[in-house]
Amino acid sequence: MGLLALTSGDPAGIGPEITLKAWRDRQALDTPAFYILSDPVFFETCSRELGLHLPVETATPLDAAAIFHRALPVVPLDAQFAYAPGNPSSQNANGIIESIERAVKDVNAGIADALVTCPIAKKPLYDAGFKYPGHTEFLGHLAGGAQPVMMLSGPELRAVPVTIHIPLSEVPRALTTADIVETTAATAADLRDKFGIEAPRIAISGLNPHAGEGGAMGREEIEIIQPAIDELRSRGIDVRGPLPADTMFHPQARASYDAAVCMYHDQALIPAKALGFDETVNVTLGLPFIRTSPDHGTAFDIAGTGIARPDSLVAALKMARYMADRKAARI
Ligand SMILES: NC(=O)c1ccc[n+]([C@@H]2O[C@H](COP(=O)([O-])OP(=O)(O)OC[C@H]3O[C@@H](n4cnc5c(N)ncnc54)[C@H](O)[C@@H]3O)[C@@H](O)[C@H]2O)c1
Ligand SMILES: N[C@H](C(=O)O)[C@H](O)COP(=O)(O)O
Repeated sequence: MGLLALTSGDPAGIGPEITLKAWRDRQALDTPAFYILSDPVFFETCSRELGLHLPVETATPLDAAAIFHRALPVVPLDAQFAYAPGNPSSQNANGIIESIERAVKDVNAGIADALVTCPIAKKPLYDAGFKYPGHTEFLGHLAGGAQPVMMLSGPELRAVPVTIHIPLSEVPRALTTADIVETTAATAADLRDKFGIEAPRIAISGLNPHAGEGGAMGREEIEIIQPAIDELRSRGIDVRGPLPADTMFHPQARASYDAAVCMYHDQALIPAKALGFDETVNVTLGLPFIRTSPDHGTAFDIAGTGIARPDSLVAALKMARYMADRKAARI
C-alpha cells in the first residue's frame, strides 16, 4: 500500500499550516498517512513561525511511510519557497506546478495511491502563463485529455457544476446538451465505482428562475437541458429535472437524490459549502486516478495567523484513502 501524495498548493496560503496540523493531529483525527511534495526548509520555517514546532523530515516517496509516525515527510521539489504568508507571487508558480506534476507521476507510477491537492490561487498562476482554469482542467490534461468533472462532496450534499471557472455572463452560451450528458454520465459512473452507490439517483437543475417556467423565463431548459435528460434516461441513468435550483437543496429534496448536477459553479458550490464548509471535499471525477482537495481556497486573509482549520484537508485525505482502498479491493 502506498501513501497519499499531497501537493504544496500556494505556499503563501494556508496549505502549509493545515498540512502541519493534519499531521500534528493525526491520531485524534485519524489522518491517513501522506507525504507532501514541497520544500523541506520552507516547511521547517512554517512550523517554527506558526509556533507549531513540529518535526519535519526530508523524505522520498518510498521512505515516507517509515517517517510519517515521527515527522512530517516532505519530498523535496527542485523549486524552493520563501516564507511570505498572505503574499502570493507568480515566482512560486513553477514550484506549485512542479508539485502537481510530480504527484501525478507518483500516482501513475504506483508509488502513491492517490493525489490530494492543497489549494492554489488561480491569478498568480495565470500571471506566470499557466493556461488551465484550475487543478481540475490541468489534471484532465495530465491524464492525457480525460474530461474531468468537479464534484463537491459533503455529508449533506454532493454537487457537480457542468460549467466551472468561466464568467457567469458566458454560462448560457457555454452550456451544451453534450456537456450535461457527459458530466452526468461520468458522475453516475464514479458514484457507482468510487463511492459504491449501486444505482445513483441524480437531480439536474435548471438554469433560469423556476427552471424557466415553461419557457417564460428562458428557453435553456427546453432546448438544452431536457434533451440531455432524455438522452441520459435512454442510457438507463436515473435522472430527474430540470429542477428549480431554489427548491432542490432543502433537506427533504436532498433526501431524494445522491448527487445534484448544476449548470454553473455557484449554483453547485454555494449549497455545498453552506451545508458543510469544514467537511466538504472537492473530488475530481472522470480521471484515471484519484484526486481530492479541501473545498476551501488559499485563505490569504488568515495565512500565517495560526487559525486555519485542517478539517476539510483531513476529510479530503480520508476520502482519497477510502477510494484508493476500494480500488485496491476491486483489483
Ligand atoms: N482547491 C483549490 O485549489 C481552491 C478552492 C477554492 C478556492 N481556491 C482559490 O483560493 C483563492 C481564495 O479564494 P476565496 O477567498 O474565494 O475562498 P477561501 O476558501 O480561500 O476563503 C473564504 C473564507 O473562508 C476562510 N477559510 C477558508 N478556509 C479556511 C480554513 N481552513 N480555516 C479557517 N478559515 C478558512 C477564509 O479565511 C476566508 O475568509 C482564490 O484564488 C481561489 O481561486 C482554490
Ligand atoms: N471551484 C473550486 C472551489 O471553489 O472549491 C476551486 O476553485 C478549486 O478548483 P480546482 O480544484 O479545479 O483547482
